Amino acid sequence: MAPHVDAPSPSGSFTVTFDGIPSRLTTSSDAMPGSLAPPRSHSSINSFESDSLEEDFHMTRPLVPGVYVPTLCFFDPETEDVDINAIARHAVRLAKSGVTGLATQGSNGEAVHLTHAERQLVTLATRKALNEAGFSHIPVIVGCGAQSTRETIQYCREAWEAGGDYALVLPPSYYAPLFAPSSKTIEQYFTTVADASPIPLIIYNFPGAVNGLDLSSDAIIKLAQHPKIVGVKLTCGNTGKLNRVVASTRSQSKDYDPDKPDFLVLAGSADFSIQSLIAGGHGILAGLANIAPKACIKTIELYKAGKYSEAQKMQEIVSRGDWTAIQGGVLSVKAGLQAWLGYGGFARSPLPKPTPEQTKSWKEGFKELMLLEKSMTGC
Ligand SMILES: N[C@@H](CC=O)C(=O)O
Repeated sequence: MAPHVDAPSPSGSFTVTFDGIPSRLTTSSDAMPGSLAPPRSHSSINSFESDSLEEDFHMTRPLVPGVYVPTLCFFDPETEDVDINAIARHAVRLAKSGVTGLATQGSNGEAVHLTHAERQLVTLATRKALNEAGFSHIPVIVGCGAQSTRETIQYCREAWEAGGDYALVLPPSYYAPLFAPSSKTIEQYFTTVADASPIPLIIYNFPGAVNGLDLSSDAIIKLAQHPKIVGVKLTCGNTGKLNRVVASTRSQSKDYDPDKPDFLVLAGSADFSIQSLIAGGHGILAGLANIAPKACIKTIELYKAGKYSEAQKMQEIVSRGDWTAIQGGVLSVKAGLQAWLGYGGFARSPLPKPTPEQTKSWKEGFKELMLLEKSMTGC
């Protein structure tokens, strides 16, 4: 049975039904206003679950090289309520395509449009859909950045409660002009959050989303020494920085296994997938994989198999498709999914619905990539 969610109560909690088993998911903020609630015990988050799901809810899921997808969040086109069924189906479609991991509440997941309780709901629905479809080994990364250290820690705790494995954390940005990217303020923010979070952190470096704040390789390398800061998503597109971070965080042990890096360095956009591999990167965490997961995976596989010319040709198609995703952001990715795969819908207000001209031009912008994707998947 597909998961179903009732309307939120005034306190922000939801009744979710999975397999006919009702559950009540309450955010830490609901539970303890004015103070940071401690993480709930595993038994409390799992108390509503069937025994088989309980076993693989909070299992260890290592971060390994590959293709990670910051999943879209779907809404009812009329009410803009979170569409749990679409979220679950999308997660399973991506898992079946062979992706390595998913990330809820990234930029493509419209985290900024969701309440605390809705965020937990999306993550929980994703985790459960994966588990029920036989993908309990796939990690779920959860976007947790907020403007205060306190709220970021709260998001990390709520992410863990909802079945998240890692927290993807943007630096705070509202007051960014008051501190430098490599400042003590930023260092303290990440280390305080990492100390308190029940799940390890992945740094999210996306200057375009945070008032231009661009973490340097020095800052990232320093943060990487924290035992609970385990990776970075570099949407800045700086492959020189990526190369320096990989080189400085790579284990010097003779037993070093490149398939199990201590610190995972991911390109933050699909348009520099193989460029980042040349620089020593470990894969991508990129929105384009929502629409063309197979092409993203294949591009990396070709490079890793030493088929450089084929990899480059496929990268060119991926990069052209990503240009549409980069320019239109979540609006164009949703429009592309709707046009080519029949689902996607619209973003939440106040983001506008695409104009007929945009719909047409974005469909065209993804055409080459989607024809390639469909030739690979038969979907
Ligand atoms: N271009 C990025 C946007 C956010 O990081 C992506 O592909 O995910």
